[in-house]
Amino acid sequence: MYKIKEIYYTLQGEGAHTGRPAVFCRFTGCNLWSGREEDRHKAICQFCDTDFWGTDGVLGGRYTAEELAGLVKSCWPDDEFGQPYVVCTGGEPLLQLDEPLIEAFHRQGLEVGVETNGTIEPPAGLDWICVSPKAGAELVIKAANEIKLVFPQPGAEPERYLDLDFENFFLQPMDGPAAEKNTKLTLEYCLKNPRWRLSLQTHKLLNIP
Ligand SMILES: C[S@@+](CC[C@H](N)C(=O)[O-])C[C@H]1O[C@@H](n2cnc3c(N)ncnc32)[C@H](O)[C@@H]1O
Ligand SMILES: Nc1nc2[nH]cc(C(=O)O)c2c(=O)[nH]1
Ligand code: SF4
Ligand SMILES: [Mg+2]
Repeated sequence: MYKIKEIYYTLQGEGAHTGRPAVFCRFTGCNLWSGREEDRHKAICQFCDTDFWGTDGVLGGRYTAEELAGLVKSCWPDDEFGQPYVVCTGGEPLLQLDEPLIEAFHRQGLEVGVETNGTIEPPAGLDWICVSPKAGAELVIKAANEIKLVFPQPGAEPERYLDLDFENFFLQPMDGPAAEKNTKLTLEYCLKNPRWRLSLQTHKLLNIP
C-alpha cells in the first residue's frame, strides 16, 4: 500500500514544466525531516514549505498501485488532446514510488514525473526527474532531466553541481522569512551565471495549490 497525503489537479508551478497542467500526487513521509514542527530545528532539511505528514489531505489515504493510478487518472479532465501528467512529490516520493506503480500509471496513459531530493536511486521507467539537492544530504542522482536548487543554501552552492549531467539548471529562491531577499539574490546570481535559470514558485503567485 502506498501512503498518500493528497492528490489534486493544478499547474506545475516550478522548473522546466512551469505552467503545465498536472495531477500532483503527494506521498507521505521524508528521509530528511519527520514533518513535525517540533523536529524542524534538528532536521537535515529545515526550510521545507510543505505539510506531508499523514494521509489526511484531499484524496489522501492508503492505496494499491491500481487504486492510486485510477484515482490520479480520474482527476485529469476529459480531453482528447494533451498528455495526462502526474507529478509524484512529497515528502520524498522515492521512499515509496517503485516500478509497479510507474507501470500502473503508464497503463492509465499517464506520463510520470517526480520531484526528489536526489538522495535515493530512482526506479526505472520515470519520464521526468527533477532533483533538488539539499545541503548536508548526500546526492546520489547525478544525472537527470533537471536540477532545481533552492537558493541560497550554505553547503549547497550552485558551483558544486555544474559538472553533473543535468539537462536543465534552475535556481529557486528559498521561501520563508527572507523570501524577498532570496529572490533578489537568486536573480543576481542567474544574471551573473547564465547557465542557471530562475524558477519562481508560480503557484504561490497565483494562489493555487
Ligand atoms: C516539498 S519538496 C518535495 C520533493 C522532494 N522531497 C524534494 O525536496 O525535492 C518539492 C520542491 O519544493 C522545494 N521547496 C521546499 N521548500 C521550499 C522553500 N522553502 N522554498 C523554495 N522551494 C522549496 C523543494 O526543494 C523541491 O524542489
Ligand atoms: N503547483 C505546484 N507546483 C509544484 N511543483 C512542485 C511542487 C511540490 O511541492 O513538489 C509543487 C506544488 O506544491 N504545487
Ligand atoms: S527533502 Fe523535500 S519534502 Fe523533505 S523536508 Fe526537504 S523539501 Fe521537504
Ligand atoms: Mg510545493
